[in-house]
Amino acid sequence: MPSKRLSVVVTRRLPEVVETRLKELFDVRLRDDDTPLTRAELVAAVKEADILVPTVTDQIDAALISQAGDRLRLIANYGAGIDHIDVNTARQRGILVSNTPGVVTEDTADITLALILAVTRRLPEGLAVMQTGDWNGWAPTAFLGGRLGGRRLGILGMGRIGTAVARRAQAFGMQIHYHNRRRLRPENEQQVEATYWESLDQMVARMDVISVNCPHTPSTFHLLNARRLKLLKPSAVVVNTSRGEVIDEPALTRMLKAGEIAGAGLDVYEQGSQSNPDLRNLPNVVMLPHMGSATQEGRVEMGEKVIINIKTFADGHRPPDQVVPAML
Ligand SMILES: O=CC(=O)O
Repeated sequence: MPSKRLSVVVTRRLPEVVETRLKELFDVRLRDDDTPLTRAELVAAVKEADILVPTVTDQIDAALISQAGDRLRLIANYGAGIDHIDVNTARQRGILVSNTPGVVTEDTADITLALILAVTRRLPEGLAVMQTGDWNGWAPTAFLGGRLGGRRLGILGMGRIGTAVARRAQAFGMQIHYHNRRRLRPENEQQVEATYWESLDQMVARMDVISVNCPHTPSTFHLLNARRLKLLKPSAVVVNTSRGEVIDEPALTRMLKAGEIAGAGLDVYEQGSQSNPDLRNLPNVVMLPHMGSATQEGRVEMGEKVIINIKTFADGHRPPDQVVPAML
């Protein structure tokens, strides 16, 4: 079908260059304000669109997909994670799903290291005294954190982002460990000098820092549950730049409050933006507003990927970043 006749509905404001390109290529409906569509607006969107471009803030669940019109053929997600989309139901309805992997890798790995550093080197406490003017000058015992070099980093999920985290952590002198569904090829393992743990329990019990870098799928939901979190050393730090659902957040919060682990650096939360209020006031927790992929460059590249997926589909081929249930 000629692209210009394809009706594309985008649920959120995107970088201007991306919106401009979308307008040039497709019959596109863009958002005026940057709030998520209401449920009713989403229902209307899936009824009228040939192609929906949602983001992580939209729940594209079975109930919504079952209300889609016959025209809806592709859900071209703006983002890598697709746990907000019921890929199985889409497939049953003959609707393809695509995402934007790869372009979020380095930026998310950067934020992961930023969180590891922020927690272990107590950056928020340093920032706070500077902002309040309460700094009394250098002192031998003030703001003492932990040295990254020599610390054991356990990466949970050694895909693209996990590997990019490993490369960075290696440069900081950390010892790299990982747990993954599949072990890396020996040459890839050697490149980041990583030690593989088949048992997640055993890895968790021995690490100084745990970084969650696996996607949220039915099999990773609460992978770090209360029992597993209890295995952590009291000096351990947990960092999550993946999805909140991989960690039992109330259990993590209880342990942080009780001082049973040293700290946490979180970019994602179980209830999305409704982050646990108990976490917010803890001095040993650094919280960010889901900004792992938030660079100018990355967000434009994500848009370019969305456009390539739509164009390829419009030209009668499978989108290069098609997601199928077997990948979950
Ligand atoms: O979290 C961000 C993404 O899924 O791309």
